[in-house]
Amino acid sequence: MYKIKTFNQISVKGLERFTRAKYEVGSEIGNPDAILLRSHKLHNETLDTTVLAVARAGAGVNNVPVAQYSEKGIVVFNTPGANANAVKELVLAGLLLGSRGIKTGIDHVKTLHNVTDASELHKTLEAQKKQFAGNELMGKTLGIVGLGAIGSLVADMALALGMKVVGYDPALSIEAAWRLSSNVQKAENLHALLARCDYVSLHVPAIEATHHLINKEALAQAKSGMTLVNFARESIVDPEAIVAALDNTKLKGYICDFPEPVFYGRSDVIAMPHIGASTAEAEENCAIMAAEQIIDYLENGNIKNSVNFPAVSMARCDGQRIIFSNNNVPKVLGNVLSVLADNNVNVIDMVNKSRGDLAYNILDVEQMENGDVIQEIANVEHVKTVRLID
Ligand SMILES: NC(=O)C1=CN([C@@H]2O[C@H](COP(=O)(O)OP(=O)(O)OC[C@H]3O[C@@H](n4cnc5c(N)ncnc54)[C@H](O)[C@@H]3O)[C@@H](O)[C@H]2O)C=CC1
Ligand SMILES: O=C(O)CCC(=O)C(=O)O
Repeated sequence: MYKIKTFNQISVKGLERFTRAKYEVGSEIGNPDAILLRSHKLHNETLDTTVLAVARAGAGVNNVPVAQYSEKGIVVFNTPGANANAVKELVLAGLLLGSRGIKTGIDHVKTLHNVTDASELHKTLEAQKKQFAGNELMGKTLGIVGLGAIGSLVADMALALGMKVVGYDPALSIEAAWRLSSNVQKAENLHALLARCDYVSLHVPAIEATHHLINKEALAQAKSGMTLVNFARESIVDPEAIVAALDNTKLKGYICDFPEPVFYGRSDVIAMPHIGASTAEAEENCAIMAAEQIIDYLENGNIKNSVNFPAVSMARCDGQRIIFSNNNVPKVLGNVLSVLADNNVNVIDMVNKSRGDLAYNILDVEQMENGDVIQEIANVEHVKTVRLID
């Protein structure tokens, strides 16, 4: 029986992937084999030593201490692209909220609840509505910082709205480049992008390199009257710099998914409660993808969509499967194979891949007689984790 500990509300469609015959799933489970979570922060949690994998049902893994888990050989998964459409749709709402007096207009209507005569209400609003007029998105320039799963969908959407689109992504993957419309113009650097855009939408991960990417210096380069949209993470902007840029009208508005106390009371900031991925569809997609990745790892040792381990997959043969991870240094695989040879274990098939400092191996072997082989592999220098799957 495998045990899965959950944090946060995980879509039941994903949880249903764990069959009752093989899995025990719940938020109170002790000594789990894997953890399935959304935004719960794991940095202050002491993980049971039984944990083999952590799956983030979502894109951002800034709530998971990935480097620390890599040290322990724990595989960390995310679900790339599974909630991208949900975020894209909310970015559209963000652009519209930033370009028209929608929020202020609605708020204003609410203040008129004492006006009980309908014709008086209509007359009053017709006289006042000019203060809520805005601009159209068509013909304006949208800058997109980060052209991955979400950024590329936002680009397509903006092009369909008749916007000009400029993108910046110094780490664009080949796969992401294939997805990207050729109508997206390339900015040489962030400052060049900021200088020419009416709207800028952020779609980068929260990592050290993107911490306060949008700061005082960056905002000084921005086109005057720009609207900034942030459905990525709070750490990507310096909130004090945003406030200063709004005060000096460099920024016209800031639309985000991450409220901060310094934004309270400002009509030029619209802050939502981190609901970019909060649609039934996105929650389902993420939960299903995360659950399937955990199952394939626990039952077969295959790794797909890990943020710290290489992608490794091998079809099952008859016999037994040994999986092990190790520091990516010479001789480890050779030493493990020697252990198998010394124990007369015949290898049927194998795969070895590395990513950065980590290496990962799947070995299908004929049925072993000696039960101590796994412990002998665990004792090989630089081996981090080893597991036998029957
Ligand atoms: N508001 C919400 O509920 C949600 C927020 N997000 C946030 O959005 C982020 C992006 O999500 P996806 O597009 O799915 O991820 P992704 O991994 O597909 O794309 C991220 C892109 O950012 C690029 N990038 C990295 N560093 C950069 C830099 N310094 N400058 C410009 N580009 C850079 C990468 O090369 C990559 O192409 C997530 O990491 C997460 O923080 C994601 C989903 C929901
Ligand atoms: O699970 C959520 O609601 C948050 C999603 C998110 O921020 C992400 O996928 O990075």
